[in-house]
Amino acid sequence: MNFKHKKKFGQNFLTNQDEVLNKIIEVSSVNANDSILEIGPGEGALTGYLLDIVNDVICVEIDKELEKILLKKYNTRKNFKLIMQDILKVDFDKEISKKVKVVANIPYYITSPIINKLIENRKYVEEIYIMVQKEVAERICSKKGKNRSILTLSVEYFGEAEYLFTIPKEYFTPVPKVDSAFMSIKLYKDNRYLDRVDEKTFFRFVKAAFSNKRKNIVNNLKTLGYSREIIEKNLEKLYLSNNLRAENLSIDNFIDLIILFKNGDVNV
Ligand SMILES: C[S@@+](CC[C@H](N)C(=O)[O-])C[C@H]1O[C@@H](n2cnc3c(N)ncnc32)[C@H](O)[C@@H]1O
Repeated sequence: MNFKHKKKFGQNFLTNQDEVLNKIIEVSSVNANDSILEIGPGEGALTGYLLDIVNDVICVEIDKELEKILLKKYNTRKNFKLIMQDILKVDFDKEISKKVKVVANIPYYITSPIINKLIENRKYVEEIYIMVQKEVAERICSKKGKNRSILTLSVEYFGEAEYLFTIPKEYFTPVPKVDSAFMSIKLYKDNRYLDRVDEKTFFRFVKAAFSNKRKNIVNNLKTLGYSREIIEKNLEKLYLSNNLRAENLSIDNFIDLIILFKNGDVNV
């Protein structure tokens, strides 16, 4: 079959890549009881592996041209469900409405919106195993230093991210410009950070802290209207140096710091 890959849909497929597909199945600890949500099945390379193992696979694909190919391959499989829609428009209450594990080689051009959508629907999404651009995985999963960004913190607020393995670009058809990585996000079952600092306050603070990556945390937090003295006093209470940049702070440092500002004499 001569399928013409569409760049606008981020179509780089893992066709005939048993080694990578087996590894995805292994590290995602896919088991018979799982319900899987696969975003962007493409021609169904990963889908076939999933269907052989799990209870059910819900696939969401945007490209109408792939519908026929997917139905021809898997329509007779009782555990296969195909939703032809933009994943960003899927109403999880209506279309998913059960606990799912996400296992997918997602379209990279909407990596952050997809992660946000899954986090928003976390009452249905238990664990996320996704392939993304290598640099993006490095940023999201970074525990320390320069790679840390607002994106890192916005995932850490809801769950724990882990870099699993690298997939060189040559494994894909057509070959893209960048290497890929497979990573996981295990969403917290409790609201460990949300219960301590609400979402709006957390992001306001984190955005300010990263507003100028070359500046230290004191200068960046001043943009929220705090005086240097108050910022330095609160950092000192947490044994954090004034010279630190936002990238040097852990999520726990951020949460503690925000609480100090909230409970101090300044309102956040
Ligand atoms: C990187 S390819 C992966 C294909 C397949 N999983 C594989 O590994 O061979 C991304 C897939 O996502 C689909 N896609 C792109 N944008 C989408 C969207 N907004 N909603 C759902 N699927 C989308 C593409 O058509 C394509 O099939």
